[in-house]
Amino acid sequence: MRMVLVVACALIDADGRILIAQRPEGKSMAGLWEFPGGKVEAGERPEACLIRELSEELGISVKEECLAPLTFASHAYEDFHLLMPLYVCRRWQGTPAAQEGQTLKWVRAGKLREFPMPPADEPLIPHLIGLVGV
Ligand SMILES: Nc1nc2c([nH]c(=O)n2[C@@H]2O[C@H](COP(=O)(O)OP(=O)(O)OP(=O)(O)O)[C@@H](O)[C@H]2O)c(=O)[nH]1
Repeated sequence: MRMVLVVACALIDADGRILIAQRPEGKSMAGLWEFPGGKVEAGERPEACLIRELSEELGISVKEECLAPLTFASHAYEDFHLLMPLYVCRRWQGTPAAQEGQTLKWVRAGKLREFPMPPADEPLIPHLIGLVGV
């Protein structure tokens, strides 16, 4: 099966809340909430990809040393297998603002289950609760 490498990031604010983004209409899995990030391009380092995606999607600037790996998702979708490292980041420059029509929301880790997420993301939630509490 085709393996797709996607990097994602849980931005954590000073209050311990996590940023999620709702996929806009017209995209696959529209309406679901996800962590900012995207597909790693050919020849691209995962961290560089994440810094690029955070800039494109949220308009923020992140330094590589502010990205810490937390866990990863490995999920068999019907047409591809998703391998998705999840980083956490508590420090960035600028204020996250939707650049691509997404809806953004800061939520407590313990409330993430109230937002429908892609199936690959569900096993990530306990790791975030373990990191920041409910
Ligand atoms: N960024 C992100 N992508 C995720 C998450 N969970 C998850 O299953 N994905 C999947 O990983 C892929 C990320 O693709 P992308 O964001 O770069 O590209 P896209 O939606 O424009 O592409 P697509 O329309 O081909 O899915 C999508 O298939 C998306 O559904 C997540 O938490 N964050």
